[in-house]
Amino acid sequence: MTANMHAFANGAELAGKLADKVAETLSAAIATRGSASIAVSGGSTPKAFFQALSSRSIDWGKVTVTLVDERFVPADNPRSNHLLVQENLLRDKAAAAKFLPLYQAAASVEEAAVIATEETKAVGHPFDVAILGMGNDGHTASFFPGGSNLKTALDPNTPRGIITMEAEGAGEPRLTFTFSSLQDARLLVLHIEGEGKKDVLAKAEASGEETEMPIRAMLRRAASQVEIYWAP
Ligand SMILES: O=C(O)[C@H](O)[C@@H](O)[C@H](O)[C@H](O)COP(=O)(O)O
Repeated sequence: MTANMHAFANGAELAGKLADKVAETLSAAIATRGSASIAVSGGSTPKAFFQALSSRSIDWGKVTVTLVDERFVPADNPRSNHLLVQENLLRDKAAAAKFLPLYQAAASVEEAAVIATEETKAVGHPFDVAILGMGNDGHTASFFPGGSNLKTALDPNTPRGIITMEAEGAGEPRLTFTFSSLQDARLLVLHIEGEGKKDVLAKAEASGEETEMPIRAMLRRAASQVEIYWAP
């Protein structure tokens, strides 16, 4: 499905407009189904968006927030996506939301993936909102080029849930929702900023193997249209 580009003058404008769109989508989900779900990414890009979203007046008590992916580190680790979301999104009005972590204090990352899959089973059939990021190597979620479980993660027949990923560019072992869990989100957003990321996107949109730039899986075969939010 073709992606839809939304370009903004700067990151602050993007953060506000994306927060409006996400708040509207979550509110509509609550009105229709009584609850709403959102999976968000880590990284440096989403901070301003998280802060803008946390101030939006929606019925946050009916919203479940989870992560697209996470490092296998506890929530007090500075590289934890849970910590990023705790400090920037789950505050102000959004402090009332329920948060489902992916990290589990298990003996191994594999065991943590099994527990996290169980703990998140009730949400995301599909997610109302999924916010993806993209690395300069073309990864999204923890779908890293050369990743230990990349083929399984991208396989449309791999069920919804969380699997592990290890890769050179990933640092710690990761926990990530599979492609099938994210690709049908009612609002599927790719949030990227900077000229460099625009060049990476252009490369991803050209021909080439999905495994070289895993974001291609989302751009080429997600069931939902990918809404790209970009600012210089
Ligand atoms: O937790 C993470 O690291 C994300 O899962 C990852 O996929 C991120 O969205 C991209 O790496 C972009 O990161 P930046 O926003 O820092 O460029």
